[in-house]
Amino acid sequence: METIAAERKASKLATKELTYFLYGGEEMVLRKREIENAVISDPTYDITKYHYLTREELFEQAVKKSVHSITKLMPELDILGVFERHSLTSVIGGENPLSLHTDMFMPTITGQGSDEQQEKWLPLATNYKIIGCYAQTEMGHGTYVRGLETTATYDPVKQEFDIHSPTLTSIKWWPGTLGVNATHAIVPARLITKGEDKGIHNFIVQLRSLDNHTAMKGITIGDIGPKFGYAEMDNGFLKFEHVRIPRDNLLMRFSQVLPDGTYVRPKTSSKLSYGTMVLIRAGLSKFSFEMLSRALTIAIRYSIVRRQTQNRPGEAETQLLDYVNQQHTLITLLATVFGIYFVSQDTIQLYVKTQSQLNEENMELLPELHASSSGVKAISTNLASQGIETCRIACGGHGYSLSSGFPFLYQSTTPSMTYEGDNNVLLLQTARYLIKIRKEVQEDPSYSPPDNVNYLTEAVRPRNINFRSPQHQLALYQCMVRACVDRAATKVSQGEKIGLDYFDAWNAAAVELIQCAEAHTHYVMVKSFIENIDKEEVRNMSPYNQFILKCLSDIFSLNYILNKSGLFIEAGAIYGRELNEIREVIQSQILEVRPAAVSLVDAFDYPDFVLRSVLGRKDGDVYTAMWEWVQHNPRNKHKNGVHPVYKKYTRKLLRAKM
Ligand SMILES: CC/C=C\C/C=C\C/C=C\C/C=C\C/C=C\CCCC(=O)SCCNC(=O)CCNC(=O)[C@H](O)C(C)(C)COP(=O)(O)OP(=O)(O)OC[C@H]1O[C@@H](n2cnc3c(N)ncnc32)[C@H](O)[C@@H]1OP(=O)(O)O
Ligand SMILES: Cc1cc2nc3c(=O)[nH]c(=O)nc-3n(C[C@H](O)[C@H](O)[C@H](O)COP(=O)(O)OP(=O)(O)OC[C@H]3O[C@@H](n4cnc5c(N)ncnc54)[C@H](O)[C@@H]3O)c2cc1C
Repeated sequence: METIAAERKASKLATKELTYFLYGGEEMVLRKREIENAVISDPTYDITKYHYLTREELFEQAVKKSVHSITKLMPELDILGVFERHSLTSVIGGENPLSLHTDMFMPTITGQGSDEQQEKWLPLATNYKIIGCYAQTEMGHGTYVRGLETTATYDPVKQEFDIHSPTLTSIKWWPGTLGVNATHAIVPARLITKGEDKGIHNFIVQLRSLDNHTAMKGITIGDIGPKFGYAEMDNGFLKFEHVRIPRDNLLMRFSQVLPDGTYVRPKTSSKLSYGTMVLIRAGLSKFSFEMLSRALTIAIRYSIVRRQTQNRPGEAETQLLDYVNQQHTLITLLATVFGIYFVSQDTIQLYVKTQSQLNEENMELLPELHASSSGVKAISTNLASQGIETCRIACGGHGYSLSSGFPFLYQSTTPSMTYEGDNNVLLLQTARYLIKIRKEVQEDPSYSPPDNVNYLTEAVRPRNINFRSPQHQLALYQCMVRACVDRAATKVSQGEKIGLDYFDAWNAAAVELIQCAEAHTHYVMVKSFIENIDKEEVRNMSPYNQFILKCLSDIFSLNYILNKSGLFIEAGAIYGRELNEIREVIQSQILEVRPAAVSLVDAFDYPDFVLRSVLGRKDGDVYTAMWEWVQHNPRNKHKNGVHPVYKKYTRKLLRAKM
């Protein structure tokens, strides 16, 4: 405890200033804490025995908490907007089994419903007269949305759609909130009218009775069973047997079916019906920041408190964070989490800007948003999932206990690599965009590409490189990414030249395509970091905070160059002989950050309640917390301390003659 207090005292970081910056100002931080305190002081959200609950208990408690939040806490705290709602969910912890209602069901109606449909459905949804989910994925198809099999066949006589699951593989599978709770769903299905298949459109379908919650006629519904984690979420299955819904349950903002069955196609892009996925992808980089920053808070605090090995006689054992390997592991990750933070801010801003253009029927930014949100979602969820696991390993044996908090963080984060679009698939979407822009640049010299891909017109390696110069770092990335895009594009076109069709040529280049999308997205993240710490809000910070952010930016930028040095060398951006200099710069910046490490994670401002970790306690009293935690273990609570398995099995073994 003294050690962590001493670390804080010695740190020169203006922690509060950084916290205010991260959350958008003092007012926001005070509000965040108000929400946290309301949760912490309410016994409904008690977490003392959380880690000992069974799957069913976890689920039941999570539903109870969610309903309590909606009926009591949210009105009391006047929580309305998406960000405050997420803030509340994030403090409560665990999964929110009703989250798909507000995260996907309602946004789909807002984004894709006509004005009349919004007027009809949104008040019902806002007041929880109905509970919705987003039932897109089927047993046989998740990635391939165009291949969904569920049909919605229009009947002009009754002016109804007939929703049907024609095959086993067309059964909806995975949607959250569906298994137990939802009364309604957004159902993407193939719209068939006048005998023609018009492709995937979104429909609102009632699943359960509003009187007694039994399944509606023609609907078979349930929970898909235990998963890798996510016990608190009722991911479900859903089968339709010719379920009839009114015509105006087709969401009709962009395309319509008239009463006589005439189809009116979207004026602009058919991809607008994918809008909710884009929204969540944009939000997932923020989610990745939250999850990884929690893991780092735990791992860094623990690495201050934990000592291992007496390296000089008469001295205390060494703090884990004073081992250079540990510093390298955790401080490079600390740099990464700030990288994710900045790019998440930029992605959300791009989303908001695109949305306001779309409202004016201007599609200009949509391809960039799709490509960028896909890449950023993929890279930030990859980095967060791998980073959490790295933090666990960095905490040794105690990291493996549920009480460390890491298993929960990992289980909650790792599915984000899959849901809302598998990460490889999304990177291929980013690659598709990059290849397309490259083609335009080559074919039309007057074409000016968006800023983030400007390197496709010009990418020059600076002379006399200074690895601490942000501009030089960016130039190195530009050379490298351009070479990656060129390599991928060349491979695709070579494939075509030897007679492969477009799919085979594309598929043959998939590894290079994913690599170029990954490289591009890292570049975007580095650029975002560099540009954001050059903004006025950071320039107004204390010089030391600015210095630490610059160190973190260097570490983030250079560590990727080091890890992927092959790509940079191959592109002629760096020489092998320069790698040592890069290593030295990274190492020296890590040493600069080391004294501020604990204050940096303090700046994330997570109360112990949110971390749910005996290792990550703010006061550093780790061993007391471990001892207290084990007292709740039901396995130790049998008469005379003897577990029933003794009588049932081990006694026999001990007494057996062998
Ligand atoms: C502002 C944010 C604030 C808050 C956010 C709130 C919350 C976030 C925080 C946390 C989230 C919490 C909880 C969520 C938990 C769980 C939810 C999980 C829910 C789900 O998983 S729902 C199911 C998701 N499913 C998928 O994502 C499927 C993935 N597949 C696809 O998206 C597509 O099929 C595809 C993109 C892979 C391929 O589509 P396609 O075959 O139709 O397209 P093509 O490859 O042929 O391309 C054609 C053309 O279209 C362009 N395109 C594709 N998609 C889009 C798009 N979405 N938008 C715009 N344009 C798109 C593509 O680029 C091509 O263009 P081109 O010009 O021809 O090249
Ligand atoms: C916890 C969780 C919650 C979910 N919640 C919801 C929800 O609320 N609503 C909902 O509708 N869905 C939900 N899903 C489903 C999720 O969106 C899909 O699982 C996801 O989109 C991936 O699709 P898939 O499972 O079909 O993977 P697949 O498409 O089978 O992909 C498997 C692998 O194949 C490769 N691959 C597939 N297609 C391609 C391609 N075109 N090019 C190259 N490689 C390819 C990829 O490497 C990928 O990793 C959820 C899933 C999980 C795990």
